[in-house]
Amino acid sequence: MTIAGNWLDWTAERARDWIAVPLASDDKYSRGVLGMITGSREYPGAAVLGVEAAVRTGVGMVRYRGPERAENLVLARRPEIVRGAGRVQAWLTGSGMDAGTRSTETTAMVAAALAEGLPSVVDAGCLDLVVGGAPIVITPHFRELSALLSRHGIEATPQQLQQAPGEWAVRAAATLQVTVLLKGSVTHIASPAGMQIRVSGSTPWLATAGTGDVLGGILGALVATHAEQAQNDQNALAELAATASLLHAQAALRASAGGPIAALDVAEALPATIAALLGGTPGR
Ligand SMILES: NC(=O)C1=CN([C@@H]2O[C@H](COP(=O)(O)OP(=O)(O)OC[C@H]3O[C@@H](n4cnc5c(N)ncnc54)[C@H](O)[C@@H]3O)[C@@H](O)[C@H]2O)[C@@H](O)CC1
Ligand SMILES: Nc1ncnc2c1ncn2[C@@H]1O[C@H](COP(=O)(O)OP(=O)(O)O)[C@@H](O)[C@H]1O
Repeated sequence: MTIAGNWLDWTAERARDWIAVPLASDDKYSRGVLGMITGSREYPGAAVLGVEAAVRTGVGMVRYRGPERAENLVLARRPEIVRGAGRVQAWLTGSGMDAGTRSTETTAMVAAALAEGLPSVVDAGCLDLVVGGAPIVITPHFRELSALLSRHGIEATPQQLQQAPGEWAVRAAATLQVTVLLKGSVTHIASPAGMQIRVSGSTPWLATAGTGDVLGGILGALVATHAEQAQNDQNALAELAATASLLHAQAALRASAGGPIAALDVAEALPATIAALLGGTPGR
């Protein structure tokens, strides 16, 4: 473990503790159900990428709610997915949405989901719906965090955020009162309770469309499988976010092997990445 300044550099050893390996006594509900409200008419593919990443990270079940086209694509790729309303342990919202074109119906659905107070991951097009003080982790890139801070009266350009990502992640967590995962070549995670974690060692080949949607799915699955801890301990969300980012980075390295990758390749590399992280231990 390395701590540089106040930043804890996340390691595979620490990440391993946040992989919920199923037990003989488990069933799909005891493992955790992730509710996903993602995708839109404009970006149906983001829903597919998030769902693929979530199921390949390991979760009891995914319930998906979204526009018909996205739902059809999700089910064509992953027939395991259950559509429509139902009980979940955690939510993932916003990937593949645009706050500017989001329908009133979708806004109401996401607001109702977040009002349940379950641990939630909020990405891209739902960042404007985040309410402070809830067990929420947000996953913006620099442009998205710049726009979100502006809504709270703090003006900083994406370039300014990129120049000091750690400082801005900490400031955003304190201002918004949610855990912040600020994406970049090095990802910075800050919790309102003061935890600061850094994840590096990825590959720039990850800078390609849809890899953020994959990260959302990974984190959603991790949160759904640790819902109680995420609910009761703000720092648990930060450690889960760091684990998601490390899995994402390692899956990208595995998929790339030095060459280009597509976002779906990263999702497909997750099971082998997790098996390697666990040391090849078959189900404990
Ligand atoms: N397959 C999919 O369905 C994908 C969906 N995505 C979704 O797309 C939505 C928007 O995400 P973004 O991160 O793109 O949103 P941003 O709003 O952060 O980025 C859009 C901005 O990027 C700049 N930009 C656009 N095209 C550019 C170009 N060719 N060169 C330079 N600058 C350019 C413009 O300023 C534009 O306003 C999110 O909901 C996201 O989840 C993306 O993840 C990409 C893949
Ligand atoms: N140069 C880079 N090196 C390593 N990782 C990167 C780099 N650029 C982007 N990433 C990672 O790729 C992902 C991109 O996410 P995002 O910007 O949301 O893309 P999209 O909206 O297309 O899904 C993030 O996880 C980010 O940390």
